[in-house]
Amino acid sequence: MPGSPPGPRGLPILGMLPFMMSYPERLMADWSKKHGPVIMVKMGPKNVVILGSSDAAHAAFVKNTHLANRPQDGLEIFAGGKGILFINSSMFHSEQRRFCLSALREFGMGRRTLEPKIVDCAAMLCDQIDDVCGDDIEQMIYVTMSNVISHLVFGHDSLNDNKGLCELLLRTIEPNKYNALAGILMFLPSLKNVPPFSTTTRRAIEFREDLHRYIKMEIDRHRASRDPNQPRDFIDKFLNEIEKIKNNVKGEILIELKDQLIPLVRDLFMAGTDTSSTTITWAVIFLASFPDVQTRLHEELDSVLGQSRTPSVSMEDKMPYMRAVIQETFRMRPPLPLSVPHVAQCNTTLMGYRVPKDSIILTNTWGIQNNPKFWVDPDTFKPQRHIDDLGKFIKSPNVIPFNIGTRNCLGQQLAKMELFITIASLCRRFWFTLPTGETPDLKGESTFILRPFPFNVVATKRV
Ligand code: HEM
Repeated sequence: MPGSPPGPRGLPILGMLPFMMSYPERLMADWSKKHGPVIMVKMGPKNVVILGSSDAAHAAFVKNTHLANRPQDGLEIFAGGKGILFINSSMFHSEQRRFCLSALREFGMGRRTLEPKIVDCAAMLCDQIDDVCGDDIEQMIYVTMSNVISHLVFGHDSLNDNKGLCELLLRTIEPNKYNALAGILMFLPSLKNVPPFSTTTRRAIEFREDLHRYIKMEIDRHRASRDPNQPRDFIDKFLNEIEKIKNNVKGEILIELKDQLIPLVRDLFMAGTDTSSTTITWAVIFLASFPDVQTRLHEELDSVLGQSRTPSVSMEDKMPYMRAVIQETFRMRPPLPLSVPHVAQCNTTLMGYRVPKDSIILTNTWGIQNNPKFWVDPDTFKPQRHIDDLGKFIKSPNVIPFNIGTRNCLGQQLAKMELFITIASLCRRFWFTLPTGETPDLKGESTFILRPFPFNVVATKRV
């Protein structure tokens, strides 16, 4: 009979929960160093299994098929039980995932057809930075990434002409203590009506309802103007899908699908905006903080792009240093340091240990990517570590910002394209520096997302 994974014992009743308030990924990395790559701790009443190596993540999400559910208690305030990000694994989830992938690909995800749109969005971002620059670059990058998703889903850059939606989405990147409390609710959902958690719950529900209202307005506009023979975007494609199966399925399934479109669109925005924009923002801070790295990146960009201002992913093979900068940014500051939680749907085993049903499974992405066992001097931003002696880029199996397995990131091809084109466009146009005497705190603020603290940057035009 396999035993439980090892791990620190924690306090009676609360377990390790009281220690989770700041940088949980760093604390968990310390536990993993002491106890091994699969550990289990108590957080309130819940068993929490923490994966501290990419082998453990592979064993959990590729070899084992029973660890792909999501926690339902506590997170329902964000998702309302629908969409794709927070629903359990099932036939329904697989179908939704297949549909999303195929629709997003049809409208350009991972294909060259989307590239001009991302190039346009990045050029617009550079123009804005030309006009003003300072501490609002994070917001500008956020709006740019929202515009890309908006183009795929709504068929237009909604944030540029929908001030209400723009302001609502921007609320997600405002620092606020209530977001930090949301993580605790996953372990102790019964606190959701107790202050100050009740404020977190209320704000999450209000945000969700406001966002749903905006998305519904878009769907109504689509219904009124669409041509089923020429779907323009993700929403049209979904409406076609509903039409197609209308006569073939039971009413119940159809209702489920109709209720699904708003949450699905919401999840694409929520999963696809903050993650990409935070990573690009981190890249800007690192480049401004490490001028030698920036100089080397400029040399590579200038030699590959020549007189042109327009980067393309087809140039990727000629830009190993750019790829190394992106991989190093992901390594040091993964936007989701503990990935997205999974749950064991039954009693199972993992690397020889017993994992009880309903255990929460966390991939400690930050811990894996900053483990001194795999990385020399992990706290230093060193893109060169991802380049071999022949000057080629080394893709690392120990950098897993999108996680692995059946629930891995559905939008990773899009994210990679956004990052490459946007960072290349920004660096082609600007030389980033820190204002004299300012040194940003590069540790960042860790809630669900690991985002930089507010910072100032000076963008000096190069071309
Ligand atoms: C730097 C950018 C991004 C990072 C680091 C990232 C990371 C992740 C991670 C760690 C997960 C959870 C994987 C797991 O549970 O095993 C995830 C899920 C997901 N991501 Fe991303 N993501 C990024 C961009 C995007 C974009 C641009 C989209 C939009 C199309 C997107 C859509 C999704 C969706 C829909 C899921 C849920 C998949 C499921 O539960 O089946 N992501 N992402």
